[in-house]
Amino acid sequence: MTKLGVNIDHIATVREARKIDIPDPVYAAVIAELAGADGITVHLRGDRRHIKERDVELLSKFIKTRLNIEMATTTEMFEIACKIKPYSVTLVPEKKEEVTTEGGLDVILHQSVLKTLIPEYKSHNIKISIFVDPDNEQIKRCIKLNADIIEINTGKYAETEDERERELELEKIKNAARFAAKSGLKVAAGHGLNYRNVKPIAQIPEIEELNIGHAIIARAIFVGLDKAVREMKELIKKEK
Ligand SMILES: CC(=O)[C@@H](O)[C@H](O)COP(=O)(O)O
Ligand SMILES: NCC(=O)COP(=O)(O)O
Repeated sequence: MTKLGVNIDHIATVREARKIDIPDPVYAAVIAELAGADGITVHLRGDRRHIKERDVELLSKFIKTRLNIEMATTTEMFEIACKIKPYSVTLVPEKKEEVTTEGGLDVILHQSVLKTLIPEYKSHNIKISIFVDPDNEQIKRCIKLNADIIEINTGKYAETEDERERELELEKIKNAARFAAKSGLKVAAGHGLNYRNVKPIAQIPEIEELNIGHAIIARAIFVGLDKAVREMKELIKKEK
């Protein structure tokens, strides 16, 4: 059974459009969990464009499943995580000017900071996930760094309009998932997945969890969050 982590960042995006207190991401997390979400994911960005500390503090108290916070590899984020103590932290790259995450974390380039940071997180009993492109060299480094989980970046697969390129990207993701699982890592995937493109990814046997946000929140505007989550849960069921 593929688990669903619902990313509720963009509930906060709507709230920040007016800088008031609604819609509240905490309400969204409760509704998503009641609809069957297996976890809640939020991205606490350095620029706080959507999710704020107040959100992660309340989420850590209210949710009953598992809180996964996506964070940059900074000391500021480490200190916040140690206060909140989520189930997991997913280390992601971040650029101020990006509209959304533009690729996986270059673990090879950042290995020296990760060599210190990952044991620090684990000493606070926080599981470490690393958001990486479907690249075995990057995954090998995640294994060396003793990550618990990798989240395979499905952005290229989701964004390309070229059928052939999508097929090639899907094969890369399948190979990366197989390689990671064989090496003992827990395998998740996410970014850009939606109701039209999610099935082939969900059918990859080694992928245990999908983190999906924007598409669910966009659909929720029209059908409601409960229905949007239930529909996605149904879609990601592994076929016998
Ligand atoms: C890491 C990733 O793929 C997303 O979960 C990330 O959170 C996207 O950032 P925004 O939610 O700010 O678009
Ligand atoms: N890490 C992926 C995630 O949490 C949600 O990404 P998206 O579905 O909002 O693109």
